[in-house]
Amino acid sequence: MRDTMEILRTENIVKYFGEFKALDGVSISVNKGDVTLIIGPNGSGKSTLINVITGFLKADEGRVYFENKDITNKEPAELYHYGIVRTFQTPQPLKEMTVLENLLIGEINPGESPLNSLFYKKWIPKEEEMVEKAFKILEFLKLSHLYDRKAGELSGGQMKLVEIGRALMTNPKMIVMDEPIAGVAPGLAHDIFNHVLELKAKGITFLIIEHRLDIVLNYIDHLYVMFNGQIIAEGRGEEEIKNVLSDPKVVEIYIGE
Ligand SMILES: Nc1ncnc2c1ncn2[C@@H]1O[C@H](COP(=O)(O)OP(=O)(O)OP(=O)(O)O)[C@@H](O)[C@H]1O
Repeated sequence: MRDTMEILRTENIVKYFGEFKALDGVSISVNKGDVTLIIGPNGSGKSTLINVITGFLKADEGRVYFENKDITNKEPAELYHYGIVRTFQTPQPLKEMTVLENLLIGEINPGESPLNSLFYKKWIPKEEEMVEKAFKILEFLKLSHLYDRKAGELSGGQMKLVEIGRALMTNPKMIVMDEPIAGVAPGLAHDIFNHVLELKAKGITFLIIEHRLDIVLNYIDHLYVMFNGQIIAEGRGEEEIKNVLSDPKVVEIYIGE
């Protein structure tokens, strides 16, 4: 019997780019309501793994299960129906749009890259309901006073919150984030993770890649370390995470960078 707390599981994921094996048998398990962090040096395969999990890349071998359903190689737009969403850096055209419009776009074409949503200006019929939902999310993120500002005028940290807001428009069970605090000032970076903790308290699961360990380690439940397309260490809970970080294998790859 599998742990009933498990929400996501990958089994022996293999991904090639040409001859190059970017993922070499990756198996991870993510518990419901946890904040799970994947770390590893540049090029170790972290982004490739989350792209496979969220349907932006196809696995060559292995399976991905979400709530015990096989979701291997499903399209991002389909994964939205399962409750999986990935945050994206706000692309240039969305920076020209208001904060409110950025959230509405999250709902119009859920699961896809937000840029694709620009071609689907269909929000008019459901507008009122969606705007109400968007404002609730903006209030939660403490961004409602900025609703009519162009996203591009916001600070880096506020823009990251908008990215989370777009994801929340889809009522996700799990949010996958690639470097949610990259380039964000420390104060706002902690704000972002405090929002993550509030959402976690509401039962949302997080799978995160982040390099800024000094900040992110304060907020996580579970840690995986990747190197050369493989998981080389794993720990859940404070004690195990401490052991992972002092594991000579892990120390060596960071010093070797
Ligand atoms: N589309 C692609 N085509 C060819 N090679 C790729 C492609 N995407 C990634 N790679 C290669 O696969 C390896 C893993 O890349 P990936 O981006 O997953 O690493 P990462 O751990 O996320 O690194 P970083 O921390 O720098 O983002 C790297 O060697 C990279 O050059």
